[in-house]
Amino acid sequence: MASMIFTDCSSSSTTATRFLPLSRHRVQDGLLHSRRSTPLRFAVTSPSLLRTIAATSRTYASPSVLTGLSMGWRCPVLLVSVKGVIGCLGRGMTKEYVLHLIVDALFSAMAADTSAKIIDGKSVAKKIRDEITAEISRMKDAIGVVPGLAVILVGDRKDSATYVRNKKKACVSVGINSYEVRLPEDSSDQEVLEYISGFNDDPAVHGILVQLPLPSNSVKYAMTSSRIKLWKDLNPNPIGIMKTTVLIVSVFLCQHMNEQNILNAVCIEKDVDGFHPLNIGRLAMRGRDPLFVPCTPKGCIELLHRYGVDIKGKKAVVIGRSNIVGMPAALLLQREDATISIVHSRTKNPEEITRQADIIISAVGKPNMVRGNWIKPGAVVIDVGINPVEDAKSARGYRLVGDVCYEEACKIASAITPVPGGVGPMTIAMLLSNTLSSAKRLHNFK
Ligand SMILES: NC(=O)C1=CN([C@@H]2O[C@H](COP(=O)(O)OP(=O)(O)OC[C@H]3O[C@@H](n4cnc5c(N)ncnc54)[C@H](OP(=O)(O)O)[C@@H]3O)[C@@H](O)[C@H]2O)C=CC1
Ligand SMILES: Nc1nc(=O)c2c([nH]1)NC[C@@H]1CN(c3ccc(C(=O)N[C@@H](CCC(=O)O)C(=O)O)cc3)C=[N+]21
Repeated sequence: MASMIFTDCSSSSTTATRFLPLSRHRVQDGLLHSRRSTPLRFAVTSPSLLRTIAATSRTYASPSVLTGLSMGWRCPVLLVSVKGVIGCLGRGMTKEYVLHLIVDALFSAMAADTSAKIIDGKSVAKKIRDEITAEISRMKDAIGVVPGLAVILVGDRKDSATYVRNKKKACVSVGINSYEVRLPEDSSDQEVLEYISGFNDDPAVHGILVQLPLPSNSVKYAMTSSRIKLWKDLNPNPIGIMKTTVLIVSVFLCQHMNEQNILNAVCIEKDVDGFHPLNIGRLAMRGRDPLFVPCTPKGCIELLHRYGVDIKGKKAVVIGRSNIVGMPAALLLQREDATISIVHSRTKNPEEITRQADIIISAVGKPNMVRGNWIKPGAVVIDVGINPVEDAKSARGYRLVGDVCYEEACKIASAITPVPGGVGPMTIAMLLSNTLSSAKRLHNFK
């Protein structure tokens, strides 16, 4: 698991500013009076928020002016009774003032409850798994083929082991055959490559996933140092000395276990993670289509689609530019005709950029980094980050939080994914979906 940091929104160095569309009111003669001189623009997309507005507006605004809001519409429409307006004008109010009353009533209601719609990845993922189950059974009945997914796990990171276990469970739940290889931390690239080659040639396997991250230099270094210590202490035989020498040389020759070579070795027809450079290249090029789209970014876009969020022509900001999430997420949003900015560790004043976004996808790995004042009111926020933070109350001693300070963000965004229960389950659902598509393509089953 990534290093555990104890942090919450209040302990961050950024000052939390409430970015609510609060207007200042005073009540006089039973009527709401505004101190604001210019009307504000607004957009409300959440039906539940509309309902709140309708309810609270009737309470706070003059009932003779405001007779209601259209319910369940995608934009609030104030229904003002002619009689009410005439009544107000008759009491000496100007047309402009009555208009202000209406707008302010709307805003005071919005300020009373601006909780974002929760984008429920867990339930969407469940629905997708049900669809996949039905398709797999249709394929099995028609041509007798059952999709197979092979997962290679090198080393013993606890979080990786948990993800792999969860993937296996998900495969079983939809009827995909799962094949798993667990290799020790100090395995050579060659050993991993041999397994990949075997799965490439195995007709029962339609998808291959190498769990990332692969063991890094530091792990190998630690192991080498312990062997050197052993060598000194025990004066081992020449074979031991040779093995240690090979290890030392390999540490100096390669930065990591060679992730590039390993990902390149997965044949692109079975690259269900979508990490092969050919698949990423096709994702980046106009007029080309990848065989597979990386699961996490695909899950983010699927959530936006299923929640009816328009992407075309919108400003989208992706925070993070990793090969597995940030970069392909930006490419996908661009394919959906959004205008993209990418924020990374060297970006100056990231909050100025994110504040312009209609859609934010954050994939950084820093708990609560994205504060409420980084978000434009009404924006849609997809939080990919999965960060463990200490929590004495939890049985595990920690809980998972995203990159986004949820308590602040949910008061400003129009919709937001929770962590857990947001993008994570979608990643797994997309992996199953990619595995099914692969089996269908390899067997030419429509
Ligand atoms: N929900 C899911 O299904 C998944 C969740 N995750 C989670 O998503 C998060 C990101 O994962 P991953 O992409 O693999 O992580 P990486 O560490 O590979 O990439 C992190 C990215 O964040 C950028 N970054 C780091 N610090 C800052 C900062 N202060 N401001 C802006 N950008 C910053 C880095 O920039 P630079 O490039 O300059 O270094 C880098 O591009 C993690 O929490 C991970 O656990 C990952 C995969 C799937
Ligand atoms: N080759 C490869 N492909 C990946 O797709 C890949 C990978 N390597 N390495 C690690 C990251 C991370 N990742 C997650 C998948 C599911 C959840 C998930 O289901 N999360 C649950 C919580 C799980 C829990 O409670 O522990 C949730 O957010 O609700 C999280 C993270 C895939 N990754």
